[in-house]
Amino acid sequence: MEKTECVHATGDDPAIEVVGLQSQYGSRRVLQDISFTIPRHRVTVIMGVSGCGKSTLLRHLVALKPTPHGRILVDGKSLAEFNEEELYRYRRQTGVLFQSGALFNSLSVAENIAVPLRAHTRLADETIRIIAQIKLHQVGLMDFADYMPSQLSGGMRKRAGLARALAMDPAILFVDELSSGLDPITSAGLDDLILELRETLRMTIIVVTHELESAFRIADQLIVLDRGRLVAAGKPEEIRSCPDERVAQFLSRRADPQEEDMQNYVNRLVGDRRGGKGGRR
Ligand SMILES: Nc1ncnc2c1ncn2[C@@H]1O[C@H](COP(=O)(O)OP(=O)(O)OP(=O)(O)O)[C@@H](O)[C@H]1O
Repeated sequence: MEKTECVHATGDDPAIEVVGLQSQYGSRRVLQDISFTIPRHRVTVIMGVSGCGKSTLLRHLVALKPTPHGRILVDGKSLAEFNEEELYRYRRQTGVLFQSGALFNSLSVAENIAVPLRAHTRLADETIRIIAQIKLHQVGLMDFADYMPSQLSGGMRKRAGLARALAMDPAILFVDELSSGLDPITSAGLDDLILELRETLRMTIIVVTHELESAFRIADQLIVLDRGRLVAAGKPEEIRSCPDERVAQFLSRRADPQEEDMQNYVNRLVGDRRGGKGGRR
């Protein structure tokens, strides 16, 4: 790992340990020598500018991308060595809220929550309906069971996605971009919800974000990535006082156009031409 003074061990009971992780797409390496620990019953926030590798790291953690270089240890055992049944159990005990919320638009909110319950359990319809109501209550959407996703605001869609991620009572919750694109009040409401889940359900929560305010509000531990490398890890106050120039630059939001990730730059250009997601608004 590149030398940095800002990697602090948590000292807590580790739920997941990442050791020397490298990742690439084809021949292009996007993560390099990443090592850190995710403590149990805490909120860990992975942050960094767009294109630094946050979502890729998340894909490894949820076992959607294999890890041929380095190790991810879950309760001390390497994810790469999990047999089919262990992998199935790991997936059952983890909930994932993807960036888009990933709701099925043709299903009502309650039916969306029922999807994992129908796929992984043999519960009766009435029980599934009650569980969906409980999950909606947990995320503050109890009156919206019969709404369609298109009838919900952005923040409500995130809450509905969260309710679905909670359907199977996961011990570990992964959230990709909790509040991106939401107004500050909606975003703060979601932050409070994450903290409530940690307190009431004692969940281990991993949030990927580039929203600084949200990151510092919810994190017990912050992981800062820069161009595929881990440049800092520690409690919010440890990150704030980190002297590393890359961390200071990220925290002060100074753009570094010379160093912008070339692939992202090209993606944005293509997006601009197509008037797509990457285009300027
Ligand atoms: N499926 C893919 N194939 C090839 N390259 C990819 C793929 N997904 C991501 N990348 C590249 O890997 C790098 C890291 O991307 P990643 O999505 O992990 O970053 P990120 O920090 O999550 O970005 P953002 O905040 O914009 O979502 C980027 O340069 C990106 O262009």
